[in-house]
Amino acid sequence: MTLELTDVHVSFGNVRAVAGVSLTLASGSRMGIIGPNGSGKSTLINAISGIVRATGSIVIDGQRLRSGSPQGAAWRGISRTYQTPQTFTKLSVIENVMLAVRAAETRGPATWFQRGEYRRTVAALEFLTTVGLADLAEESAAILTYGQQQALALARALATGPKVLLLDEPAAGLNSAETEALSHTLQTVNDAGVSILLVEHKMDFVSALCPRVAVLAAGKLVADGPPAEVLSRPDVIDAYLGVPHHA
Ligand SMILES: Nc1ncnc2c1ncn2[C@@H]1O[C@H](COP(=O)(O)OP(=O)(O)OP(=O)(O)O)[C@@H](O)[C@H]1O
Repeated sequence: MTLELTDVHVSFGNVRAVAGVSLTLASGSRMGIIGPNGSGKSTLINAISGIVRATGSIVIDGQRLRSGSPQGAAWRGISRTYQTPQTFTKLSVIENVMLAVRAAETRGPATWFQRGEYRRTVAALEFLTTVGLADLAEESAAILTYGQQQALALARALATGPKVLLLDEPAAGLNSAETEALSHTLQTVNDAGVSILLVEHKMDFVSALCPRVAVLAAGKLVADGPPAEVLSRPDVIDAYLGVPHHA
């Protein structure tokens, strides 16, 4: 499932949050998006997932996405997580995932196919196993730690059966054991064929997980390549420090 962005722009009034980004996420690949605060990373993810309107084109496997349509993006196999985990704390952990399973079932051409409650439970438990929360399936989501809430949000995103998974700072606020577990989970998910595009500030995490990173600065793509190469580039260091780099 190849994702192709061509000359994508997003503006908020006079603020050009994304200013002409073109990039391709190859089918089954993992890519990180890094860059200083306010460089447009989240906005780019929001544009791909249809949360904000964009100009330019966003094409997934040859099909152009309708700008500003989260349903359209979901229908084409794009799923995402947010910086703040989106979960329902009044429901149990497994109910949270079952809702996402049900939402995926009732979307698009597979509307006729209803799994039934038992099969939906089995499916939800599988996603909870993937993210390491199976033991807490029957607990209230309200008792989860922040890291567990993020894992649950990831299980919910996976439950929609994505082809491309977008993650907005998934490792933010996680301790080192949780970060390691997340990295392992994302590798497993990617091994199963899901392409991953993630925004992240934790460089060790991105470098270990993503063979390729793209750097945004002031809404533009300033570098794109293997992490070690990109992170040693003077213009990337400048973009981060906000001052000219003198080696
Ligand atoms: N809904 C919005 N309305 C107005 N301006 C916005 C909105 N969302 C983002 N912006 C602006 O767009 C620019 C890019 O913001 P964005 O959140 O995409 O950056 P970012 O690289 O994700 O930053 P961070 O690393 O701090 O999360 C910023 O100037 C921000 O203030």
